[in-house]
Order: sequence, then structure tokens, then C-alpha cells
Amino acid sequence: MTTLEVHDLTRTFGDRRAVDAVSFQAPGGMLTGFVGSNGAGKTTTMRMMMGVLSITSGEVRFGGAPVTRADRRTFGYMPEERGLYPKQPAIDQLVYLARLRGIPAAAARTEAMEHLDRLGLAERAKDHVEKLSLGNQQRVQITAALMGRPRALILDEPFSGLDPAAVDGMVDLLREHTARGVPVLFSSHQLDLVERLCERLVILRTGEVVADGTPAELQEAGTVRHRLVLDSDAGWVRGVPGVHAVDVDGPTALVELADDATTQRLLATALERGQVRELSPVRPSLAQIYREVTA
Ligand SMILES: Nc1ncnc2c1ncn2[C@@H]1O[C@H](COP(=O)(O)OP(=O)(O)OP(=O)(O)O)[C@@H](O)[C@H]1O
Repeated sequence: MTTLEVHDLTRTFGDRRAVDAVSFQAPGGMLTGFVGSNGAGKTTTMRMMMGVLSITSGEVRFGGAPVTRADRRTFGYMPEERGLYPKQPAIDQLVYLARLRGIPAAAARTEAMEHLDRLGLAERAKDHVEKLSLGNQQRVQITAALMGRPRALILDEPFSGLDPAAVDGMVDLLREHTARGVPVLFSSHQLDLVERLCERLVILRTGEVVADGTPAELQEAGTVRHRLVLDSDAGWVRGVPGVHAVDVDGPTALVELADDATTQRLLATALERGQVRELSPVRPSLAQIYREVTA
């Protein structure tokens, strides 16, 4: 298992710090999601990790040592600006990219055909990329990053524009790489997907890391809410001191409680008024955590 990490990574454009002392790890064998709003600095960070953009200060490490040019040649990278040539056959581009990673031509062709076969595109291997649907182009693009047994994967928005079945297929492919101990870092705006897939996630806000950990760790650090279900209208909870009613819908209320005493007071009041069908903690969703840390 080889960890890919960044330490105090900083990039300025003029007097603007697009990435400001960013540190995090993408451990080997795990999918690490990289999220943040538009302009938060994800692409800039990934470009520095790959060495396609110079680093103002800080360091990228692979396996505990400063990353080398030779290391980076073994990484699979899917850039934000998609790199396939529209007027070249898909198979040729996959073979070319595998050969760049030192795979002999014959083996590269075999691997490329296997991939195209898995995508259901074997018959279209010789078609120019531009003749494929956008989703299929995107899948070939991800495949290009996966050629030649990369030692790390850095993927900028690999799932954008894919339908759910295509996402699942691509995730299966990525999991084959994490199973070999490879670190996989990918950016995404699809929080539900990130929540479902990732063993770790890093949240960036205006160039800084504002949350970093496993989904469970982030959930523990997030605000716990409670769901209260009564047998009659729950609107009165809005008047209870220490209770912040996030949402009230008939007999059901989603509330944030200031402390344990508030919980007891709420419960006692509810019982005085009738039956309490449920009072239970609600683990925050990733979307809620994201809103809290990026607010
Ligand atoms: N070459 C550049 N010159 C000047 N500013 C840049 C350059 N590249 C990026 N920036 C700025 O750096 C900041 C971070 O941009 P970046 O593309 O890394 O964000 P992002 O998180 O990937 O956003 P998105 O989700 O929209 O892709 C933005 O303010 C952007 O305008």
C-alpha cells in the first residue's frame, strides 16, 4: 500500500492564493473523494500533484518520499481538460498511453482491447473517438488513465456526465485498482456518489482543507440532529428554549438540541402533550456536513 500525500501545498496566481497550505493523504487501497465548490482549488491541487503545474511551495510525497518524475510517469491521470484526440481511433490512443508507461506494444494492445471489450466497445475500437457518445468518450478517457497498471490514480471529475450504470461500471474498474493497493484520488461535485463510494474524503474551501477523514469521522464531527415523531402536530417545538427546529412537517420535526437538558425538556413537554412515537439521533448526511464546513 503506497500513500500519496501533499504537505503544505500552495499555489499562487499573482497575489491570489488558489491553493493555500493544503495537506492531506490519499492512502493506498482506498478511494479518496476530493470535493469543494467551483474554484475551491481541486484542479490546481491535482495539477501540482501530477507536476503539470509548478508548485509555489510545499511538497507532494509518494510512499513517504518526495514524488519523482519517474513516479509520476507511473501515475494514471485524468485531467480536467480531456486529453483524447477526437479524430484518432480509441484503440490507438489507449495503446499509445499504455506505451508511455513502458508497456510493450503487443501487451498494450491486448490490455486496450480488454478494456474496450469491458466497455462494450470492442467492435468500435477503430472508430474515431468523436464518433462515440459523450458518455462512452468519457469512459474511454477514464480507461486511458487506468492503462498499464498505474501506481496511483488522480482523476479530475471522472464521473461527470456518466449515467448511473456507467458510474457503477467505472467504480468496479477503480476498485480493481484499489484492491492492488493503489491510492485513488478523484474530484467530484456529486456528493451522494462520493458518500457512497469513498473510504476517505477531503473537503476544500477557497484553497484550504476544511474537513478531512473517513465519512464516519466527518459525521461524528458534524452537528447531530434529532427526529421527533408525535401523534399530533409538532409545530410547538419551535417555542422550546434550546431547540432549533430545522424542519417541521405535521407530527414530525427535525431539530437541533443545544444540550442534554434541552433533550430532556423537549421529551418531557412532548409526553405532557401526548404520545411520543420516536425521538432518535439523525446522522448528518455528507451534503449537510459539506454545507456546514463550506458555509
Ligand atoms: N492558470 C490560472 N491563472 C489564474 N488563476 C487560475 C489559474 N488556474 C486556476 N486559477 C484560479 O484558481 C482558483 C482555483 O481554481 P481550480 O480550477 O483549481 O478550482 P476547482 O476546485 O477545480 O473548481 P471547479 O470545481 O470549478 O473545477 C480559481 O479561483 C481559479 O480562477
